[in-house]
Amino acid sequence: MHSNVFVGVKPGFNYKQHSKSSRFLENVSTPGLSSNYDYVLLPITTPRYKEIVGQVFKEFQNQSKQNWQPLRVPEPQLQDICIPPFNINKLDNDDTPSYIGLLSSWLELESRDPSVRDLGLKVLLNECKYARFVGINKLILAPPRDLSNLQLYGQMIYRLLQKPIIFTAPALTISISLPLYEDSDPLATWELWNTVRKLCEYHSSLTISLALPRSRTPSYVLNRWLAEPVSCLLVSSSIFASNQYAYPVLHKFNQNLILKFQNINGDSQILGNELCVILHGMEKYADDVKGGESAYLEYINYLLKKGDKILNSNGNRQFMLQEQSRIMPPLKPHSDTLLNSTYLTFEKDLVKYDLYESAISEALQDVSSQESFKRPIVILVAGAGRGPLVDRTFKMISMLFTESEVSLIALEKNPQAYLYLQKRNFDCWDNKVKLIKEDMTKWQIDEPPEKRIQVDICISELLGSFGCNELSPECLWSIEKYHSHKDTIFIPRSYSSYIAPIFSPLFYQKLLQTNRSLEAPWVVHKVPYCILSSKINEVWKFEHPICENYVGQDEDDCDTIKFSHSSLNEFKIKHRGEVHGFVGFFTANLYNNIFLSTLPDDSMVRLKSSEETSMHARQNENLQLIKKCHHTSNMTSWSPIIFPLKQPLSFIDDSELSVLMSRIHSDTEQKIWYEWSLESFIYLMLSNYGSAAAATNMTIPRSMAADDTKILGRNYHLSTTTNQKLDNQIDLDQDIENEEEQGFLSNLETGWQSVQDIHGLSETAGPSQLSSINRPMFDLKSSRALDSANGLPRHEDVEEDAPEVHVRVKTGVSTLHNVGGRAFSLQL
Ligand SMILES: C[S@@+](CC[C@H](N)C(=O)[O-])C[C@H]1O[C@@H](n2cnc3c(N)ncnc32)[C@H](O)[C@@H]1O
Repeated sequence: MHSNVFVGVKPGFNYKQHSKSSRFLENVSTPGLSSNYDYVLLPITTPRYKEIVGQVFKEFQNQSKQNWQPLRVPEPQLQDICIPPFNINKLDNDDTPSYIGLLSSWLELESRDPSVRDLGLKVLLNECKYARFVGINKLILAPPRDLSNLQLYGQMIYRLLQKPIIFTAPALTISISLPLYEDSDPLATWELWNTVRKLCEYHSSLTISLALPRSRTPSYVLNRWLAEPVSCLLVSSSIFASNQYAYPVLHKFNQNLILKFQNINGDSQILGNELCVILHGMEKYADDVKGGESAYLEYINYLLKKGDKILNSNGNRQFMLQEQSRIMPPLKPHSDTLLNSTYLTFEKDLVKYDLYESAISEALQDVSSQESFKRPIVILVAGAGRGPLVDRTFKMISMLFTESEVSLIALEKNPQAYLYLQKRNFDCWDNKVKLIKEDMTKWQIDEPPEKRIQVDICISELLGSFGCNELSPECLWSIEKYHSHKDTIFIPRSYSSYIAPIFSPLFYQKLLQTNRSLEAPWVVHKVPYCILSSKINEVWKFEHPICENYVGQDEDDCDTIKFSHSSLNEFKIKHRGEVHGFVGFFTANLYNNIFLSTLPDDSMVRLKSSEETSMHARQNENLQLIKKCHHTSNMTSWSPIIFPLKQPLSFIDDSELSVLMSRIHSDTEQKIWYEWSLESFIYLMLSNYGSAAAATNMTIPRSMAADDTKILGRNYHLSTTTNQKLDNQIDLDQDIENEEEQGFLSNLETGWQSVQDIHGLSETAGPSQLSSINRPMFDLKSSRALDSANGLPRHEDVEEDAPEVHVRVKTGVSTLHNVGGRAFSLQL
C-alpha cells in the first residue's frame, strides 16, 4: 500500500544559458535520477518571453498615450517555452516524470496600474493555455509582492479561475507558493492565503504549495495547514542537515511534518488533490554532502517509504482501509429503512460489539445474582438490525443460564432486516429468539398494561454520530414507559453529546461546490478539520431510565422537557482564524465502567455541570469539570458530525466564541431537530473609561497589533534556528529513530527564500520592464507605529494612571441555523 505522495524535483539550471542554447530543460535535468521522481517542476516560459512581453508592453504604453488600443500579449514561441510540446502524454506503464509548471513570477498581479494587471492576467492565460495543451494540470504561482494590494491580487486570480481554460475538465490547479510560516508572525502566511481563497470564494482549483521551514513549526500553525488543500511541499536543500556520515537528512520535526501531510493526503483527496514533495536547490550543496544531488532524492524517497510503513502499521486501521473521504447526511434509521450494505458496514466494527458483549455479560451477572428478578429474565434487543447484538447476547446467555431462565426478544421494524433475523434464528439461534417486527415506539402501546411485556434488560444501539441524533432518547423512552420496571437495566445507560468549533475549509468548499445545505448537519469521513479551541464541550446527556431524572415533573410537560435541550457554550480561542462550524462527537456508558467514545484522542473535555456546580465553578476555576478523553481504540462505526455555518466567521487572536446548540423535540410537529448559532467576543482593557478615544493598555491581539494589510515578515526575514519550546509546539520525535545531525548546511535561508528560489527570483532581476527594478520582492513591511519590543502602541501615546475596565466586545454573530428544522429534521 502506498500513501500516494509523489516526489518532484526542480532541476538546477541557468536560465540565460538555456535561452541562448534553446535546449529543452528536460535534457538538462539531473541525469540518472528520473526513476526516483514523478514530477519535474519547470517554468512554462523562459526569460526571453518576459523580454518580448516587456517590449510589447512598453510599446503599448507609448502608443496608448496617443491612441488607446487593447493590449495584445503574444503567445510564447518555441524559443520561449521550457517544456517541450511533445512526449507529454505518458503511457500507463511509463515512468518518465510528468511536469508541474511554474507560472511567471515577474508579473505584478496586484499592481495599482490596471494595464499592468491586465498584462499579468494575459500572460498567465497564455501560459495556462500552453500547460493545458501539453497535459500539465498543476501550476505554481508566486505570492503577491505587496500585501497592501492583496485584494487586487485576489481579483486577478479569481478572474483567471473563471476562464474556461482553467475549469474545463480536466481542471487545472493553480497553487500559490508560500512559506509554511514566518517566525515573526506564524499565522501571517496562512492569513494571506485565507484572504485570497476567500476573495476567490473557496474555488476548488486554488491550492497552496508550502515551503518547509528550517525551524520547528508551532502545532497550531501546522494543524491549520493540515486542513488546507496543500498540493506541494517545497523542500529546499538548504533546510537539510547532514548526518554523521555526511548524508543530507531533514530534522525530525520536518520528517514528522511530512509524515503528517502524508497521512492526511488521502483526506485532502476530497479535491482529487494529490500531494507532491518537491525538492529544489539540490545542486547548491551537492559538493558538501555525500552522494551529491541524488542523496537528497534518495532521502526523500526513503522518508516517504518509511512513512508508508508507519501509516500501514497495525495501529493505523483507518489508513489501511484507505477509504475515500465522504460527506454524508446523517442516517435516519428510525424513519428510513437501512440497506443490507449499511448493516454490513456496522457489523465490521468488532470493537464495538466486543464492548457491548462485556457490558451484556456484566449486566447478566448482576441480574442473575439478584433475587428481585423473577425468572425468566426478559432481555430485549431493541432495533436488532441483522442481529449482531442478538448474537452476542445469545452467546452470553448460553454461557450463564439454562434455557428456561431467560427469554430473549429481538425487535426490529425494518422488514428486510427482519427476514435476515428469521434466517439467523433458524440457522444460529435454534429458533429460541422471539422475533417481533414492530416499531418500538408503538409496540403494545394499545394493550392493557398487564398484557405488555416487561423487560429486565434492554439492549440497543440507536446512536448516531452526535449520540442522540438517531432518536435513541425517544425510542428508549417508549420502552421505559410501556415495558420497564424500576430495576430495568438499559444498555447503554447514558450518552453525552459534545461540540467544538472547527476550521475546515475543505468541508465548506465541498458543500458549496456540491450545492449541499449549509444549514444541515453532515457526517464527515476523512475530511480534514482542525479543532480551534483547546477544549471540547459536553452539551447534554441522556440517561436511561429517563424518568428517574425527572421525578416531580408534570407528566404532560415530561416529553418536551426530557428531549429538548439548549446549551450555551464558551470556547476560548488563542489564535486567530476562521470558524466553519462545529464538530460533534459522543460518548456512551454501556454499563458499569464500559464506555464508547468517538472523541479524538487526548481531547480535553469540559463536562456539563449542573447549574449548582457551574455556579461554584464560576467562583472557583478549579472546580470546572475538565477531563482528558480518548477515542475508543480501533472503533470505526462512527465518523464525526459537523454542524456548518452558512458564512464562515473570522475572529482574531484571544477571542471567545459563544455557541448556542439546541435539540428541539416538538410533539406538535412530530419531529426533532437541532438549531445552532455563534457569537464572537474579545476582551479589551480600557482605561479612562467613558472617553471613547482613550483605549490604553489594550490587550491587543497580535492580529490587530500590526497593520493587517502589511503583516508579513520583512524582506526575506531571516529565521532563527532556535529550538526553543514554543507554546503548543509539536513534539513528534518519539517514534522516529534518532538520526545524528551535524548542523545545517546554511544558516541563511527561510521559507521566503525557498519560495523565491522556486520561482527563480534570485536569478532574475525584478520585473524591470514594469518599472520595479531593485524593488524588494515581497515587500511586506509593517507600517504601523508600534513599540518594537512588545507590539503595543508607543508608550508616549498611552495615558498613565487611568482607571482600567475590562470590556467584552462583540466582534461577530452568525444567524440561527436550521430554524424549525427547515434543512434537517428527524421524524418521530
Ligand atoms: C444503528 S442500527 C443498529 C442495528 C444493530 N443493533 C447493529 O448493531 O447492527 C439501528 C437499528 O434500529 C432499528 N430501529 C430504529 N428505530 C427503530 C424503532 N423505532 N423501532 C424498531 N426498530 C428501530 C433500525 O431499523 C436499525 O435496524
